[in-house]
Amino acid sequence: MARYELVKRSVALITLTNPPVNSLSSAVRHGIAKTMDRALSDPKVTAVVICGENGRFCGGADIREFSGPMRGPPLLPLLDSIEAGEKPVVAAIEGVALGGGLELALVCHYRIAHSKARLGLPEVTLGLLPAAGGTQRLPRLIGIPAALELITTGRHVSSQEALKLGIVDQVTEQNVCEVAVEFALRAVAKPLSSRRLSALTVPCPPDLDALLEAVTMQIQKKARGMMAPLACVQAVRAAATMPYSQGIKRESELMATLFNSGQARALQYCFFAERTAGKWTLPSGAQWNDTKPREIRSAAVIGLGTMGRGIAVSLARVGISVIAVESDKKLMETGRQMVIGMLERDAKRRGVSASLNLLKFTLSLQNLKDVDLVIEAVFEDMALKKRVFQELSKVCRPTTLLCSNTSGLDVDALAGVTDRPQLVIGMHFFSPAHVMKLLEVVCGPRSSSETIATAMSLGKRMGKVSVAVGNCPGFVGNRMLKPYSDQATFLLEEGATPEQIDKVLEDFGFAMGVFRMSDLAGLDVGWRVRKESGLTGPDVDPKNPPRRRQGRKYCPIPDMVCEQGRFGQKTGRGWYMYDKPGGTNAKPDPLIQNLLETYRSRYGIKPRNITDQEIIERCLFALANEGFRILEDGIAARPEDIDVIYQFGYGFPRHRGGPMFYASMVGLERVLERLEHYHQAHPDVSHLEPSPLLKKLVACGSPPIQKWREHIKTMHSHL
Ligand SMILES: C/C=C(\C)C(=O)SCCNC(=O)CCNC(=O)[C@H](O)C(C)(C)COP(=O)(O)OP(=O)(O)OC[C@H]1O[C@@H](n2cnc3c(N)ncnc32)[C@H](O)[C@@H]1OP(=O)(O)O
Repeated sequence: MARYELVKRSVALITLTNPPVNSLSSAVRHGIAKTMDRALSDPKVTAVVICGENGRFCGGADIREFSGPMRGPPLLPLLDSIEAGEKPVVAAIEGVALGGGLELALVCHYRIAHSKARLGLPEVTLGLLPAAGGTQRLPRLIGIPAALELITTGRHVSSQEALKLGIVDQVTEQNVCEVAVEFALRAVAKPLSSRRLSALTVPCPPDLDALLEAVTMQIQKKARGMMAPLACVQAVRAAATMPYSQGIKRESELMATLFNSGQARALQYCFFAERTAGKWTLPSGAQWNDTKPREIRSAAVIGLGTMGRGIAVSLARVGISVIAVESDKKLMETGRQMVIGMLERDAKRRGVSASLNLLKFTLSLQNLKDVDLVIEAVFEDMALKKRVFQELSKVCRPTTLLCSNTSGLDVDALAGVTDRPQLVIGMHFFSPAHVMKLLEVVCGPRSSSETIATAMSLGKRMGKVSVAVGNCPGFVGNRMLKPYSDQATFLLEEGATPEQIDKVLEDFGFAMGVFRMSDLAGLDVGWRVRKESGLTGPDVDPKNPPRRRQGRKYCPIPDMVCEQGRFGQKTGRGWYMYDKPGGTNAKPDPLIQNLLETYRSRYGIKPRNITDQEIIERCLFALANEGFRILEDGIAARPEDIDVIYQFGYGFPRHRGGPMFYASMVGLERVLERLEHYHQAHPDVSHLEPSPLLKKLVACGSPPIQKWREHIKTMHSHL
């Protein structure tokens, strides 16, 4: 796990060998301890170089080991002993030096980085802090403000930025190990005392308290409810105000509170869930690692509304040439200007030149005959989409992939109107598509494995977290949203207010509560869908009992809000009122309060006091309950996929893991018991009826989330 060689007759070269990222597993720590002892005790050795195999220095502690008992030499004393050694040690950093990997580099007396390397202390993103001395050494090296920013955000820096900050001593484009060996030979005669970071004093800014206060406030705003960034601030404060020996004790105490927290477990689960999500398997046996995706060089986007524009930008900025199609000249010109502006701003932000030459705009589908792939992003209307797919089928060459950015319509029905159903797939982007990281890749029953592999790989190329899902109304994300938002509106009937429900959900950690979110998205979209499905509007039979539709409980309050022309932020009125159309500052509206009171008295509903607990349980347990049904139906392959969709597409707080992980943390037995309780109180709300899978898991002793799959029948798989 750590290879030892003697090079240039006097330099010990220690290579970490733990693919793929040379993480500091117990075996690697053991290997470092052994090889360092050997180097320090061999009189022939005058200096040491530490590097990593396969072009990666070190990706930090082995995160998988966090869930088991601690084995092997602990990292902190091991690192302290490297720094204290009497022979110069040089870190040769290639690829990445992250977390414990950077902490290892910080105890080396010198650091040489390859020009393409990235460095950082991302522990905070795992609910932890850099507890192998990182919070104490980095401030001594680069000062409090810069260290605070890197440690509280977990941001990776390029080697050029690391050089500017003073984290590394030299950046090279050559073989970093060879450069480091030469460097080490030159360092032999030099004193080491000033190179031991733990012995340095911290350059402390005069306005330390104000700085720490400002960063704390920023964290409370941006990372609502997260413990780790605040603990990082406290650890850096210790570096600024205490000697190293005390600071390191404080670092360990803070780490101990974080390490066993539910937040750390959730964030570490998210790390692996995100990586698991790309690994799809079909019932046929075809899977992600044995299916070659097609190469996509050119694409077309149909429709230049909000979604189409974002998709065009996402494609062009990764070097794919794009033909964008609109139905009339005015819309095309508006779309052109918007796309160019978005691409230019994006390029400016990234410090690259905008790839405007990759864009073409047209009014005719006839110009699409040679593209490799088409993404349709027209209005969410099945008849319109079918017409587009029929036309594409005639125009495009037979090998062109046809994708739909539908948010919930039947992808197989679209495939059915084409001459190539195996090349049809859903690519459900989230708005705004050039910003949001989630992509649901909706596999129809006839989508070929090559088509799936191509859509997944294109998503990855566009920087998206892509999740393969099955085809059903609403797919995973929007299907689950319905029970969640239904519960919120039922709670309005019973006595809650939009601002009360939103506050509870935002305190839980959601970026936005359900009503604020629907004001942002626009209330008219759902209204139109409900009208088309016969749930509201003139087609509803007047003999239909009030507050019931299609045999189920139905809450017409959202329709009543829309009937008043309140479509959300864009109209300046929705569940809240705003200063102006397009305004974002939501204020409670007495008219909504009035509407709710009138509604309740019309139907004889006596408003009751609704607790925060009931809001959380009804909204979130109904959400997870639908997730269990989705797993049962084979629409998602794993609970991790659902959780990734909810984090990246719906603002579910990452430090809670996602709806399925949250349910597992609350305890499946408790979730079942509460759902049974609420279903008894609302027998006509089917979403509150516990799903068979939830019951089965509880009956099997509530296994950990990673084992749920073993209890899911695979015969239903839609993937
Ligand atoms: C206290 C805490 C201390 C001291 C710590 O050090 S905590 C760990 C801090 N380090 C990190 O947070 C880095 C995590 N890793 C990454 O950010 C990335 O993996 C990477 C930038 C190092 C490489 O990215 P990429 O090339 O895209 O590869 P993947 O992310 O797909 O990773 C490849 C596989 O390696 C597994 N992996 C990565 N890092 C670790 C790790 N630190 N411990 C255990 N396993 C790790 C990752 O899960 C992938 O596994 P598979 O999916 O292939 O099974």
